[in-house]
Amino acid sequence: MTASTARTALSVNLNKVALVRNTRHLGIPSVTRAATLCLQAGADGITVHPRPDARHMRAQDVRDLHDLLRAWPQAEFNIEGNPFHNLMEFVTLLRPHQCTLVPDSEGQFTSDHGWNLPADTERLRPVIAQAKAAGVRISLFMDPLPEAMAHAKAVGADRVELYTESYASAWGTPRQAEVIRQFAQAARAAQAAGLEVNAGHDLSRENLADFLRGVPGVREVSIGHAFVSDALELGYAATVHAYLAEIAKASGG
Ligand SMILES: CC(=O)[C@@H](O)[C@H](O)COP(=O)(O)O
Ligand SMILES: NCC(=O)COP(=O)(O)O
Repeated sequence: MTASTARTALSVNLNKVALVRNTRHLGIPSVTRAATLCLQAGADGITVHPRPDARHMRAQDVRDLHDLLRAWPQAEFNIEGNPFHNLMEFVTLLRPHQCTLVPDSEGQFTSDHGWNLPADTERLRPVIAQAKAAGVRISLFMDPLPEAMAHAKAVGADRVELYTESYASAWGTPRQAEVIRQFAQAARAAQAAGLEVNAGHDLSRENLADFLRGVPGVREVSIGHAFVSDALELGYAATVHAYLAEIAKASGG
């Protein structure tokens, strides 16, 4: 399965596997073993977010996963992070398929907002140009604001990743329909501007299919926290199968 396939790609974020591993000096659970099992089960890619405080993914993990993914030519490696912290070292050294630029502060609890466009345009322009020159696809982590999408295109992004926490927290409540309309509008604005659309944050086996039904044309979802939580119960392979089944369900499969 390649990134050009029509169905939404599943990129498994393995941050939380590293988080558990880091509580001992034993190397278990292994992030490369987790990646191998997920890819063998049909995941389309692996996502990591090596934060500056290395609370979960460490630089060596990113290098190890990069090496591992060479044996999986159809799988995509997505590295997330702030280009004004540690991300650009990985861009220039490893040239992953995709980098998702996220405006997190150092030590931030978890990502909680997208870029502020057009205000952030001038500082983003050179780092995006540098990544593109290295052949790396750039996705900008964005709140679902239709009016910001043309600015994301203008600054050189290839994709936007819609920050889905507000959808996840509205899912199953009376606000769900209104919030999904907001995401659909943002996605349409991005697509009209010539961008492809990814999505992520707090997506889960429960809320994924409704999101994809409501927001057509999503190229990739990156899912970590809920995925790893499910994998603790089901195992990696069954969890990949379960998420792929939700993706298929959303497209009528
Ligand atoms: C950009 C994004 O939404 C995810 O990468 C999220 O930030 C996961 O990071 P943590 O696993 O550190 O919460
Ligand atoms: N880009 C979002 C991501 O990789 C995973 O976010 P989450 O599923 O851990 O919330």
